[in-house]
Amino acid sequence: RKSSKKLPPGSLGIPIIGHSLQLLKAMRTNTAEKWLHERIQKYGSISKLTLFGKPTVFIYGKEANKFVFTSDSSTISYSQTKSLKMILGDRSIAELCGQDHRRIRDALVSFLKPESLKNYVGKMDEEVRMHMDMHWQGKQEITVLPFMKKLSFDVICSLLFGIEQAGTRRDKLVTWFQQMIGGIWSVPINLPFTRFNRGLRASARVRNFLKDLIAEKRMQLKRGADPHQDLITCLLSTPIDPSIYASVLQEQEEIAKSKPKGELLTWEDLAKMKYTWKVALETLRMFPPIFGGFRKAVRDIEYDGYIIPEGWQIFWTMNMTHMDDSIFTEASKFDPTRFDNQASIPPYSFIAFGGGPRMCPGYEFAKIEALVTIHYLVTQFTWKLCADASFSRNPRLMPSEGLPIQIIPRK
Ligand code: HEM
Repeated sequence: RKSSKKLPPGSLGIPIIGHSLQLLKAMRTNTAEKWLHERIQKYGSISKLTLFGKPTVFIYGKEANKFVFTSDSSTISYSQTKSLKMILGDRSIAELCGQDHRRIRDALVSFLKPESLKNYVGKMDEEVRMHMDMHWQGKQEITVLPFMKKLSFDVICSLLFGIEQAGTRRDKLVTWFQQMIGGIWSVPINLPFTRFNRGLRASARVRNFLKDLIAEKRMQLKRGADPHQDLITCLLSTPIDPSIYASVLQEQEEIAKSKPKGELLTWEDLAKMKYTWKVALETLRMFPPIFGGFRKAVRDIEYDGYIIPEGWQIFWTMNMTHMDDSIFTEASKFDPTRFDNQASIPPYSFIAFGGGPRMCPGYEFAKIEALVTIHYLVTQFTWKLCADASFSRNPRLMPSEGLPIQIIPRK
């Protein structure tokens, strides 16, 4: 039986392109929240538009997040933009559902769960130290963003791909990966020199590279080998109250003092970094690296008095909830003590890592990497921003000038 409810307010705009260019421009100029806020003022908490080739319904808030993260697969499916599907391929984890998704996710989680990762803290420590020695020591000024991207990628290459040596292979992969990311929120029209086209070409190169890498790893195994908007940039660009910085430094110095000089950090050391992790979570609340995402209506859905037609995209965002004063008192104030009692934060309000069955399985990995990096950063250096800390989204969050800072080694 057809529902008597009507479509949400708003216009779909020009077919295929619709509002994509407006949203992308707003993201690039760091006015995307304002752009969405104006939509909400004009149309209310649910509205229709066209994004990246498809008719879309935009919803926001705690209830919307709950709906997105907990609805079962007979109501909505995990579906990303057409450009993402074409760049990552239709067998990527983003496109799998049901049993197939479970199987791949379980395989990832078997490596990314804390019990497995705790054996790799020392390896991450080595990568972070090597990075600081190579790129930070002896310098007076550095640009944080490219270095932090490189460090995150080096850690991933070492731990996830088993590419141990820094050099051309890692460098090539990082360039292609960035081109892929650049294309995932784009209008899916394949013309030369567009972001979408660059993303597709990079994707083909990455797949060939990974095929070769898998073949190489198989050979090594046969020979008996052993199987085996980034956060820091945002943290460094946030003007933090000196007392918050002092508390982080004190926590980290106590850990450093408790260890023989040069010894690698351990899982137990990370467990002591409680305040530092709250500072990291507060950074993720105010500057979530991911802007939002998409789902697809599997059937006609009634939501908030309107109908979301079968096949339409559902667009959800993080920032609108994270900056809601009714959920986070004085939301624009940087206050890590909000995370003192995490159970007091209402469900589906802090969603930097998503929620439900698709929640980020890389949470612990990101946590370890962030804590190890912050440890060496604050115990080895002090720093001063050299440019204003404005951001743009591409679609990932990035400081406009790459975040140049002056660094001074600590005695
Ligand atoms: C601060 C760092 C990170 C943040 C804020 C983050 C955030 C997110 C979010 C919000 C989602 C859910 C998207 C949705 O529901 O549409 C997600 C999914 C995912 N993340 Fe992360 N992530 C981070 C780091 C990582 C790392 C380090 C890895 C891997 C080592 C990772 C692997 C994944 C995977 C595989 C998924 C898809 C899960 C699925 O579809 O079942 N993430 N992430």
